[in-house]
Amino acid sequence: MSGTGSSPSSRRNSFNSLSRDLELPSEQGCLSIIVLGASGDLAKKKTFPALYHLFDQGFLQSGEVHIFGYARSNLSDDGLRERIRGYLKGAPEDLSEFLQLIKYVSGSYDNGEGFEKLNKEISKYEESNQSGSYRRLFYLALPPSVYPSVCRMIRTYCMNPCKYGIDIIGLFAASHPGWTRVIVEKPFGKDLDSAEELSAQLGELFEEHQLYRIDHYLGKELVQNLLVLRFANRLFLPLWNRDNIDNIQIVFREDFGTEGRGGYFDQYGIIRDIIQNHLLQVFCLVAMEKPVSLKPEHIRDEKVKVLQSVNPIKCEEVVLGQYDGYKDDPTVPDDSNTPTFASVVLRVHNERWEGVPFILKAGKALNSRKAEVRVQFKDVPGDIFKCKKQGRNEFVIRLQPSEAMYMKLTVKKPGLEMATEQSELDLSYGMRYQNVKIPEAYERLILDTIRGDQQHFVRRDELKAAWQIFTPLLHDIDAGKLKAVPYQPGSRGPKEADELSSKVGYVQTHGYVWIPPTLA
Ligand SMILES: NC(=O)C1=CN([C@@H]2O[C@H](COP(=O)(O)OP(=O)(O)OC[C@H]3O[C@@H](n4cnc5c(N)ncnc54)[C@H](OP(=O)(O)O)[C@@H]3O)[C@@H](O)[C@H]2O)C=CC1
Ligand SMILES: O=C1O[C@H](COP(=O)(O)O)[C@@H](O)[C@H](O)[C@H]1O
Repeated sequence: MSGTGSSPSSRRNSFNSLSRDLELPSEQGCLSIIVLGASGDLAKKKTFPALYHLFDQGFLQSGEVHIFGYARSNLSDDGLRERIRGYLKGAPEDLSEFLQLIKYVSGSYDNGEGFEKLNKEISKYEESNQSGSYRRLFYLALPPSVYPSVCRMIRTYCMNPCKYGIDIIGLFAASHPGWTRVIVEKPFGKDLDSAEELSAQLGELFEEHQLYRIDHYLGKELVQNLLVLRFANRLFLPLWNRDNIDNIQIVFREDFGTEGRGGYFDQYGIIRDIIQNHLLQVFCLVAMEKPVSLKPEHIRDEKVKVLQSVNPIKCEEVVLGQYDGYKDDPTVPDDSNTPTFASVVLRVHNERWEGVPFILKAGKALNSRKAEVRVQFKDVPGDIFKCKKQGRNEFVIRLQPSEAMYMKLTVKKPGLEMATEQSELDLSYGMRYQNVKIPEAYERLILDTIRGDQQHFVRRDELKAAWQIFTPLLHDIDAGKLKAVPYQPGSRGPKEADELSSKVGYVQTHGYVWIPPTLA
């Protein structure tokens, strides 16, 4: 196997030590991973490649795991394997070994016949494995409209057959023989009511500890680093508050449009697609208080608290945009007001953040592709160097691409004169961690699910609090009360967004650009 160089058994040991720390069960035995919607886009681009990477690194073992693809399409085992082969990168013999683990079952999403067949196939494999421990992981790579019926089918026909298969959160009996877990993809609803309805439907079928609501931003390396950065560094503890920080931006930019996904996108828009979930999760990690411990429930409790402290969004602190040409897509209505760009200011009503604007900005078809958190500090009081002209200190966490953290500083310009200039302290991952392969978000999150670690998944009350923040704004947009202004594809987005950022306090540093360092 190519992988990262460490052996499967050492990987397993590192899992055991982590699970001890988090009091997770060290589970082994027969594992069935079932990808529902296996014929689709997400499955081939993300889910199967993530499973392959886990296999390649020894986290999934041939003798222990079997993978089932399920969908309505008429495919053979080999048909599915060929469909995904092109998306997997690895040595041909490793690929073949992995692909042989995959079996395809065809059936519909709303009647028992297909799921009975699926259960029979899984059971056949479990019986042949004879480990006595049965773990079933269902990955719903499907449109959310079918989640309720699919979950009902799983509940009725496909549960882990173990007599003692109920795990109580935080408590796992030593004789625990397995589990059934379900990963669901976003979008989890379209507003508060629909999300709550979906949650209630799934909640009737599965316990919260069995449901893993995935937000792939929580699997990104630099997003996972946020808590470490904030709470393991003395340097940041006294600075991370309204006394020192002027404003925080959380930005997502893509340099391509909706490209073939216009029909889907038009029903959601950029706020539901990116801001209400991905950027809001990042916001939580930036703004929340220190959790009691790293236990998933402690972390998620703090996330809920900070979400509940967000004030209602003011319309005058929102800018919406739509790029010219978006409506050329035949699946997008000619009169669409769906935003492909939005800048929204969140204000947190608590002791740490009162008065500090959090500017959440996301856009498609812009001039660059990147995601970052930009923490801008206040001006230096009594500045004897006139530093204000040079720009404020900023701490930037570049989530992607070119993962990095850098601190913009004012320094003496080298030379005989006493002059200042902007420079940076720079931790660029490509330079510092040259031989480390940063895992894909999906890879990490699927592994977390197998380990039973819900830390990086969205809890039901967290989802509710997130929708509570955005639903009034979304309803106003849907009702046409807020209009999206046009912007040029390939631009920075509407100029009104930059004006809003300045209005709430962001000061742009002119003439300074951070260039990701490269290896010579
Ligand atoms: N694609 C991506 O990059 C991302 C996707 N997601 C989410 O992941 C989930 C799956 O996305 P994606 O793979 O793109 O979706 P697809 O549209 O490709 O659907 C996946 C599979 O579901 C079945 N399907 C499609 N439409 C319907 C329908 N109306 N009723 C029943 N079955 C249907 C099809 O399989 P068959 O006909 O063979 O049964 C299809 O192959 C969605 O919730 C999406 O929002 C999230 C982030 C990124
Ligand atoms: O969930 C989504 O995310 C992608 C962007 O993901 P990234 O990991 O490449 O940043 C976005 O393109 C898509 O519209 C959205 O549904």
